[in-house]
Amino acid sequence: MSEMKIKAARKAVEYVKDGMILGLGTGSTTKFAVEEIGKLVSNGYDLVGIPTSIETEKQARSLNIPLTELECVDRIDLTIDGADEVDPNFNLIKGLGGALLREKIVAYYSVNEIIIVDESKIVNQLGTRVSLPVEVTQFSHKKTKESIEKLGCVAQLRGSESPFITDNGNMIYDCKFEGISDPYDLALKLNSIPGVVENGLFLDLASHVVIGTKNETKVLEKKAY
Ligand SMILES: O=C[C@H](O)[C@H](O)[C@H](O)COP(=O)(O)O
Repeated sequence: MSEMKIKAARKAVEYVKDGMILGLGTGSTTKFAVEEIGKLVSNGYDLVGIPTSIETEKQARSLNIPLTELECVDRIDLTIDGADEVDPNFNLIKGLGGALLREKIVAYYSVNEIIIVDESKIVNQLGTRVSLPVEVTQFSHKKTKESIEKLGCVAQLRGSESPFITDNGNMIYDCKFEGISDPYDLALKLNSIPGVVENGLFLDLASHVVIGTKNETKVLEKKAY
């Protein structure tokens, strides 16, 4: 499995050019990409990163990758990030690592968003392999849960002994839908519930998907319409 992730990460980093501002995603796949970006910096590339989590920030600092904040740049040239599910329209579920909010903000401001996954993440319909992470405020989270469940899912608070708290001080409900037939409609409905901060549906944000398989690394590029 790691081998497939490494292959996908290395292929994505081939898109990094000297002088770029990079969004640095989060997760076990992206970790390999950040490692490769660190090597480019050691080799003299002038790169600046914007991390999507405290975990990635720590890794980037340990590799001496120069960092900045989103407010300090006009655009992000390229973000490399992982995903938990990828559908045939390049729509995604993200957030099993808890970083969905910052990841979505960074993706929104990125000219290109390359998603790196192993083949197990490819699905025909979102919501069939994993639950959908939804970040909510701590205040009144049980009420928020009730409203989320009215949309047709079972919502489970993340964290066994104590609740998982995100880098932004919020909680996450993992919402099990039996497949998501209209992700656009669901994303709108979720984000209109007070208390929902963001949901893990990443719609029309990925420009490329790099899939590591046992035998090869496939690069899919979304065509502009
Ligand atoms: O919050 C976490 C992110 O969305 C990750 O990019 C996603 O969960 C994929 O992580 P991994 O590469 O570890 O499977």
